[in-house]
Amino acid sequence: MRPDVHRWLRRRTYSAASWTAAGLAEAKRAQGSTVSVVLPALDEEATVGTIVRAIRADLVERDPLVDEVVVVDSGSSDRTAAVARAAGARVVDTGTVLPDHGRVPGKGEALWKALHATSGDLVVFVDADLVGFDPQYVVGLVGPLLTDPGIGYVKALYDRPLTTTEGIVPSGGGRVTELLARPLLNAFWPELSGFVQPLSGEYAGRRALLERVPFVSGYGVEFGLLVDLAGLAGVDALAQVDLGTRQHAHQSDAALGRMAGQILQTAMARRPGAGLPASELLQFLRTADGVEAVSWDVAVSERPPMATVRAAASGGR
Ligand SMILES: O=c1ccn([C@@H]2O[C@H](COP(=O)(O)OP(=O)(O)O[C@H]3O[C@H](CO)[C@@H](O)[C@H](O)[C@H]3O)[C@@H](O)[C@H]2O)c(=O)[nH]1
Ligand SMILES: O=C(O)[C@H](O)COP(=O)(O)O
Repeated sequence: MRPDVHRWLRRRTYSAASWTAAGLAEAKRAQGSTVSVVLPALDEEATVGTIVRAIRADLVERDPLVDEVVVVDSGSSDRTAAVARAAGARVVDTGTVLPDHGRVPGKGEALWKALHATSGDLVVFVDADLVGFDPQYVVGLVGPLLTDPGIGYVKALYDRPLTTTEGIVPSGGGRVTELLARPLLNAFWPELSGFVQPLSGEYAGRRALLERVPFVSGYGVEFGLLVDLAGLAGVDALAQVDLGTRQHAHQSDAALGRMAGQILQTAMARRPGAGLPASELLQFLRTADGVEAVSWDVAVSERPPMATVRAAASGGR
């Protein structure tokens, strides 16, 4: 493993259990800062209400850590907006924000417009399709930001079970992460290879930083933010926090193929220079103490066309 990645992993990987909502609410009050939680949602009536209610009960009413909970409705055709409103969220329709800029489909657009429609100094993004959501996710994500001024952006890490018709596969989730995003990141941005879940949809950042980078539309947004924020603020300003386990609604393989296509577009638009990709691939295993990085060499050899081998063997005869 690269020494810089090893150092970053030890220095910038946290556990959500390190903080309490009450402790962070006090730190936030002392700093005079504010926190917005944003849930991007497209047809999430089944889960959005439970998540909003949990955040409001624990982090608005019990411990005042969160100042606003906003659901950004990105064109739902179900009762997402009504359910979110009934649970106590402010609901913003992407079509009504910055109308002069038109409306681009996808998740990244919802996040970009949410940045305009909210005011917190810290902005926390949480997917609206989570099952078994725990408000401690939000506590963990803002923990590093409220306790270390050197940190500007925090991504979630967690185990990702895959729920199938045959049952739950404990580490089967995150298919686009494992098959595309991680290999891409390791090859072209190896300094970011310590991120256990580079595509996690739960993350928090300082508004002052988030407003200085572009937001890619669709599912390129997480990959773009990671690369662009590292470029802007440096890898040491980025951190990750262990939230335990996260379950969500899975998309079909075909839909994940389209997601992968958008991430590839995002990565290629940012690819540094034309140098050869790095050949080390870091993957992660859950251990009793947290997560352990395992390093693989994925270098390949290019064997020459057989015709040239035959020609050489026959001495050109
Ligand atoms: O046009 C859209 C599509 C999705 N969403 C919402 O965005 C969240 C995440 O979308 P989802 O389709 O559940 O993504 P995943 O299959 O979970 O994809 C993972 O990988 C993506 C690519 O990095 C991330 O955007 C996701 O947050 C991450 O969970 C959910 O609340 C959706 O309702 C929108 O608001 N608008
Ligand atoms: O983050 C990912 O890799 C994709 O969202 C796919 O996740 P899943 O395999 O858990 O559905």
